[in-house]
This record gives sequence, C-alpha cells and structure tokens, in this order.
Amino acid sequence: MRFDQVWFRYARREDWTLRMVDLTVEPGATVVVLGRNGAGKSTLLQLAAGVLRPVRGAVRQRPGVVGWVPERFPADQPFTTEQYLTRTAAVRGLRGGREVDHWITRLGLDDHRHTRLAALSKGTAQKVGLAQALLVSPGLLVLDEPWEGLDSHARTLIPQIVGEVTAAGGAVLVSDHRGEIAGLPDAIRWTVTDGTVKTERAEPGDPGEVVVEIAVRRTDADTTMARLRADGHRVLGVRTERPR
Ligand SMILES: Nc1ncnc2c1ncn2[C@@H]1O[C@H](COP(=O)(O)OP(=O)(O)OP(=O)(O)O)[C@@H](O)[C@H]1O
Repeated sequence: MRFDQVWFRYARREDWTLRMVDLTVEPGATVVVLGRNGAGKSTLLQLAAGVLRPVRGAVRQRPGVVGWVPERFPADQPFTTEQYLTRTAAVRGLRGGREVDHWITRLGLDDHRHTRLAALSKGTAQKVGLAQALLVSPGLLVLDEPWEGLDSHARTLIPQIVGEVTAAGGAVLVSDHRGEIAGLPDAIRWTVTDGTVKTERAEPGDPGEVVVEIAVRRTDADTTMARLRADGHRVLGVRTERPR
C-alpha cells in the first residue's frame, strides 16, 4: 500500500494536518506510528484505513480486507457482543459462528457474550473492536492505540495477533503513544511531526544505544514519556513492578 503525495486537512482554510506524505507499506510489515498528542497519528491511520480520504494525493493499492480498530470503539449500538460480532461477520460474508466464537474466546469475551455493548467497560469494548477487525484475516490491520484500557492479558495478545497477521502476509499499522513498541519486533517506525512523517526501522539491539531505566511517580509517567520522546529518546516500555 502506498501514500502517494497525500495532503490532508479537516476543513478548508485550516492548517494542513498532514503534508505531502509519501510512504510505502510492504505486505507483512509492521509499522508503529509515533508522535506527540495531536501530531496527526490517528489522522494518518484513518487515511490508511480508508476512513478519511486525502484532500490531495491518494492512498494506492490498499488491500481488499482492512481491519480498522479505532481509538474508541463506538459502543453506543443496540446489540450484545455476540449479536454485534455475528452481524459484522454476516456483512463480511462469513457463515456460521466459528470465527465469532474463536475471537470471543481468544480475547476473553465469553463472560460478556450477552452483555449489551453500551454496558461494557472501555477495555472490554476495545476487545470487541479488535474482534470485529479480525473476523476475516486482514490484508491491512490498522490499530489506533490498541493498548488503551486493555487488561494485562489482552495487552500481551496484541503483539501475538500482530505477528499472526504479518506472518499471513498482512501489513499492520499501529499507533503508540505509550512506548509499547518494545513488544513488536522488526517494526518500522513512522514519526509524525509538524505535519510530516519520518520513517526509520526500529533496531532494539543498536550498538550505539544503551537502555537507561528510570523510576518516576505514576502520575508523572505520561508527561515524562512525552518529554523523553520530545528530546528524541526512544521509550521502550512502562512497567509498574519493581526491578528485582
Ligand atoms: N474531526 C476533526 N475535525 C477537526 N480537527 C480534527 C479532527 N480530528 C482531529 N483533528 C485535529 O487534527 C490534529 C491531529 O489529530 P490526531 O487525532 O490525528 O492526532 P493524534 O496524533 O492521533 O493525537 P492523540 O495522540 O492525542 O490521539 C489535531 O490538531 C486535532 O485537534
């Protein structure tokens, strides 16, 4: 898939959110989209998924099956988890409930099968959002901050699922403002700054790098990570337990 000289702004006379984006995503690639709050990560992902259309330029060769997981799953729909996934499966041309059952179990949604979407917690609703994107094996999987609100078990599933999609030849684009990139080996990084996108390959074992561990107050974690990134550092992860 290719971004061909893509420009995007939300309204005429507004500043461009993205300018002249020229990028290629190869089949089987994992791309992690980084950038400060409001930099344009979600916008870029929505352009990739086809949810937004470029104002100038084009997104070309988008795979036929796109799995799109928005930052917030729209849970204000009058269905239970099972009803919603069954309907989505039917729209995607699937017959029988095999894929629905598979993803309900894999994502730990069994207890919420008959719960209305509106009554789900944010994290559980996110899992339904993930399940609907995976019912049919996607040629392109686009995940906007998929770790937000997920429990620790579900968080570990994300790298596994990404690995399975890429092993099957699908490409994955995932935005990440928490530094969970450490769980995604061989990812390419796109950093969105001032409307443009820089691309580089993440090399966790780069001999020019060392890993510095720091402890900060829990409440300062987000601002500290933002400052570190703004200074050009790579945030590899966040953990709450003490080092042994
Ligand atoms: N629907 C919209 N209409 C108008 N402006 C928007 C809309 N959505 C986003 N924007 C603006 O576009 C810019 C980029 O937003 P975007 O959501 O893509 O950033 P982001 O990097 O994903 O941020 P975050 O990390 O906070 O999710 C921001 O200035 C935002 O306020």
